[in-house]
Amino acid sequence: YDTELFETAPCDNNACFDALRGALGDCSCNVDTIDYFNNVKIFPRIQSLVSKDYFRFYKVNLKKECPFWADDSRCAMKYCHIKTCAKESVPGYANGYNNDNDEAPAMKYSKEAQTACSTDEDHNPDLGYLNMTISAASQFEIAKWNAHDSALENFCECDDRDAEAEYVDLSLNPERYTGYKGSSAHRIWRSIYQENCFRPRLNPYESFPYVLSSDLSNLCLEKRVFYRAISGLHSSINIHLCSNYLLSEKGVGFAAPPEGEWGPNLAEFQRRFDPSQTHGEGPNWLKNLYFVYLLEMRALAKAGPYLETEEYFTGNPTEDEETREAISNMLSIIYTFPDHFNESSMFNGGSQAAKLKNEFREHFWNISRIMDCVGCDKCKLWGKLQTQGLGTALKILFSSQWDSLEGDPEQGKLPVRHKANKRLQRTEIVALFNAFARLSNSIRQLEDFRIMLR
Ligand SMILES: Cc1cc2nc3c(=O)[nH]c(=O)nc-3n(C[C@H](O)[C@H](O)[C@H](O)COP(=O)(O)OP(=O)(O)OC[C@H]3O[C@@H](n4cnc5c(N)ncnc54)[C@H](O)[C@@H]3O)c2cc1C
Repeated sequence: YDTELFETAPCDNNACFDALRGALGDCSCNVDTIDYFNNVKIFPRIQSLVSKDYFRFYKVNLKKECPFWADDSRCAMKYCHIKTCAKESVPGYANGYNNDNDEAPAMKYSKEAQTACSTDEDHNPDLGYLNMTISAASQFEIAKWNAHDSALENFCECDDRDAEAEYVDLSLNPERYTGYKGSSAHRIWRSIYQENCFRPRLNPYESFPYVLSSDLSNLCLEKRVFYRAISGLHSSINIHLCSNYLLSEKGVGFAAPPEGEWGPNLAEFQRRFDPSQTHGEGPNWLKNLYFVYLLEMRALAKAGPYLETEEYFTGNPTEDEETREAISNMLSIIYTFPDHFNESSMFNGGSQAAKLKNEFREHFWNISRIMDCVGCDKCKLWGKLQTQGLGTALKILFSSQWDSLEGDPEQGKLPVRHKANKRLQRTEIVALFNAFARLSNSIRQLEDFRIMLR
């Protein structure tokens, strides 16, 4: 154990980015190649793509019970409590749409519902506020999507068919600083790393950091990939809260959504990623962000022939056509990336490998369930979306169903309208692209922090 790691050194402005150079490890790619490719080619395209209606509305059940412990943080936040509106008050129902579907297509934020609960010092209720508003016009369209999608055969367990799942407009709920921290947030991360992540050994200090990067080389590739993917996701979440931080509070009313000045907080970024503040781990955590970006990008490339045949149905032919064109355009760029992650080197080796793959899947399944224990609705929304996106990417990379697609690209080109060819549900596709967009945005935000440190 290198005790020097635990001594606090003075903060060196560029230490974070100096160490974030060169090879990424576990792949043939390096940081600078990804920086350029993402910031110039991918970032503008994916941000524009996810602003389209098909990707803007995410169907999710935020009310599932935490299966692992009593969720003491639920309803501790008066603004995080959400109440659905009566079906009759939702436009669309009145017109007979969605009659055969039991779920309410939209929820409404109710002021009365906010007053019953007490606050908790680890949460900022105003900042955790989740805006469940869906405009009347959008509700009308979404009702048509439900009817369309229920005609397709579903073969994966996801919130698409969950009676309690509801649409959330992601553009109204940007991922940013919410003030969620302390024991509730730490219990989630600790449980992810210590119980549901392959790790070399327990940190003897039983404190942070949960895993030391220096111990990772003792792990086999598959377990390392798993840890790095989760750590990369953690980095991305924390970069977003640093880059979209509440810099000064203004006009935060009783039940009003948060306003005020939002922007990058360099000190917060350094506290989280500078080697001197993180026992030397910060730059490795940032490398893990690039790593999970590569994983998801490879999944998009692999599923590309299939994704190009999706309908992206929203009921608006012009918008749908634009979405399909934007998808084709982005995929054509992704295909040109010279150093894609090579998943074929994983899970080779007979029954042992098959067992490992199963464990991999089970661990990931648990992590996705832990998201139901997140005590801040806005964090939960993005946590669920990003784990579902990563889970979809892992499914594409590691389930044999997808291997045949590349062997025979024509197979992927069969029209998705045909039920038998439907491989991904709408929520999986929405989550996959939005999750990748989040990672892309994080890498782009790093560029801004790099410039601020110069
Ligand atoms: C699912 C989820 C979503 C969240 N979403 C938001 C959000 O949208 N907005 C918001 O403001 N807050 C959000 N949070 C809270 C946020 O992630 C932090 O938990 C919180 O800000 C407290 O930060 P911290 O400095 O104590 O360290 P934490 O981020 O809580 O990390 C705990 C420990 O894990 C280790 N660690 C940190 N980063 C990494 C990494 N990348 N890889 C490996 N180990 C690491 C460190 O040792 C650290 O001390 C979310 C939390 C969770 C669990």
